[in-house]
Amino acid sequence: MWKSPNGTIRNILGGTVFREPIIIPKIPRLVPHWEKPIIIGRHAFGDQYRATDIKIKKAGKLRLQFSSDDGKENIDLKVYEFPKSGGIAMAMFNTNDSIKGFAKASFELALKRKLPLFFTTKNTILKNYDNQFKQIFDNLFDKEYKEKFQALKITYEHRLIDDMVAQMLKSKGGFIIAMKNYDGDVQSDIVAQGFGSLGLMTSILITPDGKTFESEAAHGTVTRHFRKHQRGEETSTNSIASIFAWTRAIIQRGKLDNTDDVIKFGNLLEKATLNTVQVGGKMTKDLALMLGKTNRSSYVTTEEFIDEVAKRLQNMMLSSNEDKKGVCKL
Ligand SMILES: NC(=O)C1=CN([C@@H]2O[C@H](COP(=O)(O)OP(=O)(O)OC[C@H]3O[C@@H](n4cnc5c(N)ncnc54)[C@H](OP(=O)(O)O)[C@@H]3O)[C@@H](O)[C@H]2O)C=CC1
Ligand SMILES: O=C(O)CCC(=O)C(=O)O
Ligand SMILES: [Mn+2]
Repeated sequence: MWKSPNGTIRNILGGTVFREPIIIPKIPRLVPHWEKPIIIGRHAFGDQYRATDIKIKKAGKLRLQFSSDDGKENIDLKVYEFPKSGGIAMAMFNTNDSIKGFAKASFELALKRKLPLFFTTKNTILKNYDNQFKQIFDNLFDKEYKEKFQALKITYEHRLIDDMVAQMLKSKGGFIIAMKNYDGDVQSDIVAQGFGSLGLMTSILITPDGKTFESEAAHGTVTRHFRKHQRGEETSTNSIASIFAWTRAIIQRGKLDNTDDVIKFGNLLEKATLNTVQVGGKMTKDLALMLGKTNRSSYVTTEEFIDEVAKRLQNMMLSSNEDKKGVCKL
């Protein structure tokens, strides 16, 4: 099987993926008491996404070896003795530099958004691997961020992942959770669905040097819907997160180039998209279901939704409103 293209790009870039729900007031949440956003900061390097995994087909010993480049350190650990029936095995890694970058990006976002930050691991089980993540976060916090957090009256806390997911579910929201790569992958879908739909979750990667920015939808290629489309059947797939992937990238481009019109266009397209649902009442099936509506007239097709957004955008661009002047020129 081919390796994931997005996973590959993220691993080359490194950095942290921040996933945040797009909130549309009209759409009720599956978790109704989530009043404020929950942002998932997902480490975008290593662990399962760069692991070497194998199938073991015979009885034998699995070992973990490390030889330092200077030849002074050789580690050779017995991992497991497999029976005849075999099994599976995996080796994964991370680097101190990447974890530091992840910690820094998470602390910086908490300061920028003035939101409390949690960091989750399972360091009670992985006393070297996960505890290294925790140590790096704790050390950087004590050295560089403690006072800045105190000044803004926000907090940083490490939590065990299982405790945190339960706390998250009963909370009102309004915080950031920094998570290891796989945990963030899984939890961001839970958060997206809890806020209404997988089609309502942005995903932005920022590299540790802050220079490279990658914008995508948090959901995947929605294969089940695509197969229906290939069979010539109607689909009603939510394009909002994909539109926001473009708008966030357009806005970033505008910021880099100091082109105000480009930034305005990105913001206007976001507004047109949200108003298509909030004001126009046009939505795809996933959102109609959240409103308890199942009849065919309550939702539009994938293509119809895009057409509705385009119509609304055009009207907004043509309107004479002063703060839309810049975008009319585009
Ligand atoms: N950001 C990334 O790079 C990601 C990439 N992927 C990749 O995408 C491919 C497909 O993965 P899959 O497991 O199907 O995950 P998807 O997120 O693509 O879809 C899973 C299900 O979630 C619902 N869903 C997701 N997005 C939307 C949307 N925009 N509108 C409406 N419903 C939506 C659909 O549910 P229902 O069928 O009930 O309508 C869909 O079948 C895989 O190759 C995977 O590796 C997966 C996740 C993220
Ligand atoms: O790397 C992949 O394709 C999996 C990605 C994924 O599920 C995600 O980014 O949420
Ligand atoms: Mn995922």
